[in-house]
Amino acid sequence: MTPGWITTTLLDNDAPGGWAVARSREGFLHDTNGPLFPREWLKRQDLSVFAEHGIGHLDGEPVYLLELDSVADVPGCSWQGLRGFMLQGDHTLYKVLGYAAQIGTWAREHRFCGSCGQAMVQVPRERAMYCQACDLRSYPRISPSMIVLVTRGDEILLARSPRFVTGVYSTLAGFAEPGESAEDCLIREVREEVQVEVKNIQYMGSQCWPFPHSMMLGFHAEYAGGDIVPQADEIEDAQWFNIHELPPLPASRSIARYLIDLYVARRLGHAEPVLPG
Ligand SMILES: NC(=O)C1=CN([C@@H]2O[C@H](COP(=O)(O)OP(=O)(O)OC[C@H]3O[C@@H](n4cnc5c(N)ncnc54)[C@H](O)[C@@H]3O)[C@@H](O)[C@H]2O)C=CC1
Ligand SMILES: [Mg+2]
Ligand SMILES: [Zn+2]
Repeated sequence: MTPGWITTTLLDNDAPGGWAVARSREGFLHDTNGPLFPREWLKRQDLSVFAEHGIGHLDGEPVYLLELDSVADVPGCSWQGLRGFMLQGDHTLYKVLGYAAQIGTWAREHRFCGSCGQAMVQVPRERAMYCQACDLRSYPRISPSMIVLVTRGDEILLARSPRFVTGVYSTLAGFAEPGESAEDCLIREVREEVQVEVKNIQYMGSQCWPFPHSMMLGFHAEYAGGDIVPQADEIEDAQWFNIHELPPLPASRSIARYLIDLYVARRLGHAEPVLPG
């Protein structure tokens, strides 16, 4: 048995046993034991299963995803969104659910060929959908996003989106566009969102962000010029904060928080934080 969580391309849906998670538009089903259920038990409940996907092994046991058409009432159980599992609880289970969500969303959105509109079929032994007429394969989609902490000595640049929890300030972020390098994207996003220039861009690490399919690439960059002008609509407020007087910050498992904590730790000579995988 290999301990921990390992994704697999495909599992035999006809084989019995294993664990299963159930996902509807309300999130994942869970009870007091969490979101993993014995698969045979879960399949006996009154659920309208739209698709079943083998997604991996947890401590050697196969794990399946049941994608549901509608929200079902299962006695003793309730539904919780992926964000809730990210914010609290077991990190390995959150990884299982994050992967399940990405596979479920992708499979649901790639049933038909984007080129000719015909039904696609699952490629054997590969996580891909295939259109025979076009000889076209579609793989799970990942959207690279840059996230950057802009620094100026003891000060860091943090901003608020109108979507954030009241009071919380975070790092700047944005999706890469075709034709851009990671650095091009970072420079553009910082310009667009606060009209500031940066230099000495340093890659710090990455994080899968399954909301719904981002891959966050995290950086530190030094301030090089300009006065903060927040982008209308996107940025509600942006300010320089002294590292000794920080506002409420993003959730501890986010790479945004890691980039902030890392900079502060380095500045103060404290032990460096570890980025959750
Ligand atoms: N893990 C973390 O710590 C953090 C993660 N994020 C994530 O980073 C990503 C980007 O952040 P934002 O500032 O919201 O992005 P952004 O600054 O690029 O603006 C979002 C806008 O980009 C467009 N967009 C949406 N999906 C896109 C795609 N796949 N490719 C290109 N453009 C797209 C839409 O117009 C959307 O309104 C989001 O997924 C967000 O959830 C953001 C902050 C912290
Ligand atoms: Mg942004
Ligand atoms: Zn086609």
